[in-house]
Amino acid sequence: MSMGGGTEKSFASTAAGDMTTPKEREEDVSLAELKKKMADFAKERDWDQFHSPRNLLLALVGEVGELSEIFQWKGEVPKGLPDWKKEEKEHLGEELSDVLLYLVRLSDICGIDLGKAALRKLQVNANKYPVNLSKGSSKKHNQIINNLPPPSTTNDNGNGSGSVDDGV
Ligand SMILES: Nc1ccn([C@H]2C[C@H](O)[C@@H](COP(=O)(O)OP(=O)(O)OP(=O)(O)O)O2)c(=O)n1
Repeated sequence: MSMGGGTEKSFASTAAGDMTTPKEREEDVSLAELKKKMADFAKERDWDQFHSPRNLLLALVGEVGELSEIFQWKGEVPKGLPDWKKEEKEHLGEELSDVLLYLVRLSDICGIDLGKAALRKLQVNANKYPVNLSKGSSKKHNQIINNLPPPSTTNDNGNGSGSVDDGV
């Protein structure tokens, strides 16, 4: 398991392109850039042969396990992780990155536009969890219908508002 601390990183320029440190970057990192860098990284090493959908999925799951280990046995921790050491946060960033990079690569290899798919899924989620039915509630979408106020005995137009169809 990678233990962070930054000592193993070189950030040297490679044929894969610009590897400037995050501190030198002002603009947001795009999924397209990560996809390209992962593709270049694999190609340079002749690793396309290993980056099959199944292998990438297993690698992704393995990294999710490493990410989980960081939180294992700690109990609940406050948001922002105020008490964590710099090295611990760097390690967390590394494991989160491994998950993201394998997810981006897996999506690419499967021919899925991850950004577009995620935007579409956000819309599906919004349709499944209408604000008026789910605000302040963590209920699953198939349970939130119970959040509807009891039907009014007067002025009930019966228009069925509150449908939780995903509508896509
Ligand atoms: N066949 C591979 C091997 C590695 N990587 C890249 C993607 C991940 O970001 C990272 C994973 O590297 P390691 O398998 O060395 O895993 P860790 O970085 O977690 O190191 P360790 O397992 O020693 O903790 O390297 C890759 O794309 N394809």
